[in-house]
Amino acid sequence: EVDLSVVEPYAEYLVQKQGVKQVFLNGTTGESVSLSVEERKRLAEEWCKIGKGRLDQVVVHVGCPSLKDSRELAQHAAAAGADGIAVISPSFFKPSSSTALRMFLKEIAAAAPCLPFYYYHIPSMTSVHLPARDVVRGIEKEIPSFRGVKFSDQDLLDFGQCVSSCPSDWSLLYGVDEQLLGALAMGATGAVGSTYNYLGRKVDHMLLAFNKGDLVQARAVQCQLQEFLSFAIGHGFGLPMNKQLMSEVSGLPLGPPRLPLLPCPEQDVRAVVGKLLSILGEE
Ligand SMILES: CC(=O)N[C@@H]([C@@H](O)[C@H](O)[C@H](O)CO)[C@@H](O)CC(=O)C(=O)O
Repeated sequence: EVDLSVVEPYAEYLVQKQGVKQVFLNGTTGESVSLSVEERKRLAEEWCKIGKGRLDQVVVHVGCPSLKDSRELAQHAAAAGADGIAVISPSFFKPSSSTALRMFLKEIAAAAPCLPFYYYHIPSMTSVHLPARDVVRGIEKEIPSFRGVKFSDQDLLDFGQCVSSCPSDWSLLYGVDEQLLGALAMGATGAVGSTYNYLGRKVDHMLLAFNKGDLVQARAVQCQLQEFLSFAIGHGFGLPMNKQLMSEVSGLPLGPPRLPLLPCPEQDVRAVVGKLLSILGEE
């Protein structure tokens, strides 16, 4: 069950311990597609409420298979005081073309026209492999509130073409944590990822080094993150393990994943926690 009582201490942990002040809510790590519309609304309300004066931004993912549910969540996010909304492609009935997907996104954006709108591109989960560049090129003419892409894919050719075709004030948020540095070089303006729940400070060092032009230092941090993730993947890394790591590092009871996902075996989690602590100890 969703436990709203951990939201405030978790937000405090993100700010104080991870230096994270921008939250992407009800996304993949937040298991949004396993939650009911009501649960997603309660979470959005709670995060927007406790975020006031504490967080810089709460962006709420409102994508659902049902267009009507998505519109309802978009309207709700606006009323709750969210700073932006994002939407993934529906994935059971898939859009047949980028035009069809744009029509879907447009309908949702129109339900909350005052909120910045982001397309959340995550083909590994949606199995919708339409190039993001085809979805976003010129989309601001149809969706005036469009402000960027959360790009969770390894295809840096597609990402680069999003960067080169988009207006300069859009946010291009990269979501494959193990290759963020490559995306920064290609023009990413920020990052959203599951591991930043416990590696936020670490990755801040990489961003700082990259912004100073210190590629040697930035690469050293990225390599540490790669070493950690490749070890974790060898032990079954995925949403359940990530959630267990979030609980371990924050010390807060974030609970098991919802069925059909199952928690990871304890011995794998212990091994990965050990690796994580060794990486963090190297700071
Ligand atoms: C498929 C997936 O879960 N991707 C993660 C990554 O952070 C991913 O866990 C990481 O790069 C390790 O592969 C994020 O892009 C997901 C995310 O940002 C979200 O929770 O919405």
